[in-house]
Amino acid sequence: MIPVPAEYYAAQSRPSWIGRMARAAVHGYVGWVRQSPDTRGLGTGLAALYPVGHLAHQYAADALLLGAFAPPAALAAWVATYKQHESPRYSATLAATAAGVPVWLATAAHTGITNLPTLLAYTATATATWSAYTWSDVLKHRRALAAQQAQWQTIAASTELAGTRLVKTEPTHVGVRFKVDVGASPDAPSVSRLLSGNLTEQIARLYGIGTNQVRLNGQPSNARILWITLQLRDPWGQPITHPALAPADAADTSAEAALTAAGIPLNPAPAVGVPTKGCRSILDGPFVLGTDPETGEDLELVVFDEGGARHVQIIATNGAGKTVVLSNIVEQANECRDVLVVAIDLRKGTIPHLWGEVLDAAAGIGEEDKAIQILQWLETIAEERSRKNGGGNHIPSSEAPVIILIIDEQAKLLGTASEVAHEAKPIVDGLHQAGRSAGIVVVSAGQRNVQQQTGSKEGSANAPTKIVLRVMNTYEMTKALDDWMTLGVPDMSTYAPGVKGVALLVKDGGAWQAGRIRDLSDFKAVRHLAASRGRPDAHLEPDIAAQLPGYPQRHMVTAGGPSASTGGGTDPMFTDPPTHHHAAPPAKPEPPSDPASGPASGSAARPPRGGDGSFGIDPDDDQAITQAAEGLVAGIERHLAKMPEPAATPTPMDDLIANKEALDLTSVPPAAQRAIVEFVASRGDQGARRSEIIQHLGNSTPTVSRWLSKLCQNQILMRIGKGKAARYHLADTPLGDHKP
Ligand SMILES: Nc1ncnc2c1ncn2[C@@H]1O[C@H](COP(=O)(O)OP(=O)(O)OP(=O)(O)O)[C@@H](O)[C@H]1O
Repeated sequence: MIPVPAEYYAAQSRPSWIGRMARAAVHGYVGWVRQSPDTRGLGTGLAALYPVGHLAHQYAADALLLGAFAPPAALAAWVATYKQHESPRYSATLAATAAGVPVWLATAAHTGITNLPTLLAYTATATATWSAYTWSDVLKHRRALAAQQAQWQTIAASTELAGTRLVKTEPTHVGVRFKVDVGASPDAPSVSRLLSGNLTEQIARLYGIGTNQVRLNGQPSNARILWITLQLRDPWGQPITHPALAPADAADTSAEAALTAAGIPLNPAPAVGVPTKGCRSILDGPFVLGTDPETGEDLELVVFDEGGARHVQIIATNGAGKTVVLSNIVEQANECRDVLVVAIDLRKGTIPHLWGEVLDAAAGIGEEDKAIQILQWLETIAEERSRKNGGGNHIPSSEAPVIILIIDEQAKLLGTASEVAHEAKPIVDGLHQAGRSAGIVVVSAGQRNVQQQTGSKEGSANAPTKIVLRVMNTYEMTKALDDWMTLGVPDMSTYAPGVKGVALLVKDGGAWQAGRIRDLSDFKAVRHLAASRGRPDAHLEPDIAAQLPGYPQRHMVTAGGPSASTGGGTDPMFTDPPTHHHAAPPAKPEPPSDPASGPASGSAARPPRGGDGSFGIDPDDDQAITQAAEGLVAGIERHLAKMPEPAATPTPMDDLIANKEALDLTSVPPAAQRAIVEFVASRGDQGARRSEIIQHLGNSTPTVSRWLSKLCQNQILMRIGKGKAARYHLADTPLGDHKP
């Protein structure tokens, strides 16, 4: 035996540098695949199958026999996966992949793999398989679950929850909730021990949030279950987006963002449908005005139910969000097919301005007459409905709607300093009393609940719902709601400090909710919304409407033009009461343009709406709609006929620029200016033609034309009309204000 030095064995057992590198590479590759076995493992398998095909070819395997394995392989893959995942897409992908293996081996056995068509076909099929699997829904769910479990594992490993089992994860409005089974292992602590320990602090530290953002609860029905609720989003951080202004899927993005940032995957939120005008009845449920950000519950306001109308009183300090609350009420009312809204705001006219199209009538700044007229209408409606119903509760429909009267800045209408309080107060008091059964809701808003502002105690006494927004101090809170401490409601002078649009809703019997009103503070967006909603679908009972002075003409549309009335101010539909000094008489309907159509088809003969001849156009009456459209077209054509003919040939742009430059450089000699102004002034209202001025001055046509243009540019003269028929008049501004 030849002795072998120990160094020899050592050298033999030490792998060469190539072997070491290969081992390191394999080790690295396996680690890389293990990080994502689903996708990287499948990719590796598909790549390895290609050379395996070569073995099948090399050893001349029976292609037919190999192919025969495809159906059972597919069936096995389907059965094994479908029960677990219940995803046809995922199972179909796996079944196709499983069937593909024998099919591939059979093909490779037959054709060999060293030819281009086989290589290309295999590459394409493998890529398609990999993509289908990677994008299948189960894989996505599996990844989400894995992330969730990982998240939970971190919590469990770093707190006393080791050995417990996560049962489920639920996203909440502001965070996430874990349901944990603590009885899963004998070593795990009991629920009562966890509740009395410092688990809250441990979790809060782990997430970097306050301990008040972590809540632990047991489950009375099961002593093994612990609920852990994490509030990851500041509930007051963002305004509550109004669904009518927000994109449908943007409703809860902030909550989702917070959860995603915290590594907690969410199921996609269901799409939120944006409701529109007339999509519901007022009896279908309460209005939603906002949200309690801490619970995600809706802030609900009932203004009408089987018990009748429920008046509302809103108290808020200056700038606390009254207008936004009222806008929310108008918007919700407009969703109801059986509600009409009228609004009075004599101080700022904001609601009449914002919701003009949607309101049935409105009175804004300086429109005291209109306000009193509206109140008198409502008084008559209440009387007539009470007469009809014999005191029973009004049943709303689109032909007999609930009417919501909004009075903003009530001090200006009802307060001791109001010029019209002596007329308005008795009517509003009466509406507070009779409106409940007559289907008339009074929503009044003011800054303080004191009689100087509200006019009387009737409103407060008869309003079962109080909405208190931000108030100045605790004294004002007590004025707004004297029993607020007994009710246990928050003090709205200190509630959610610094947050805009907070509200407390106290209902009949003391039930209350607090939270934040949906944000409708973007006036431009609200105007746009109101314009897109347009007139409400409901209309007053025709026989009652006919008794309201000035009301029947309000929505009259005739063949002569779009509206028979031309009331100004904030309510374009409004005809001033006949007593008003500038009341315009209703326009006379024009005879039908087509004599053959006979009197029955003319607007004079056909009542414009509902067959009662009172108001509006019945949307189902095609003939009336055609008539009104023809009237509009005729009006536009008449207007166009008065316009001057356009020039036969267009003026080149270069000429226009040259004229503009020449005009900028022009100056009118003072003597010429004086002569022109005196001449034009001498012509009075009639004005002077260019030819007459040229003749009067005796200068050349181009020179005088330039001077006239310059004087118009300097706003000393103004030109009315075009072409040769144009006339020059003195501008309204005094001559001495202008420099030629
Ligand atoms: N729900 C809300 N969400 C977000 N911001 C709001 C909300 N409500 C009010 N605001 C903010 O407060 C401002 C004032 O609101 P608003 O005009 O409704 O108050 P107001 O009580 O009607 O005012 P005033 O007393 O002057 O009549 C708004 O411009 C808006 O910036």
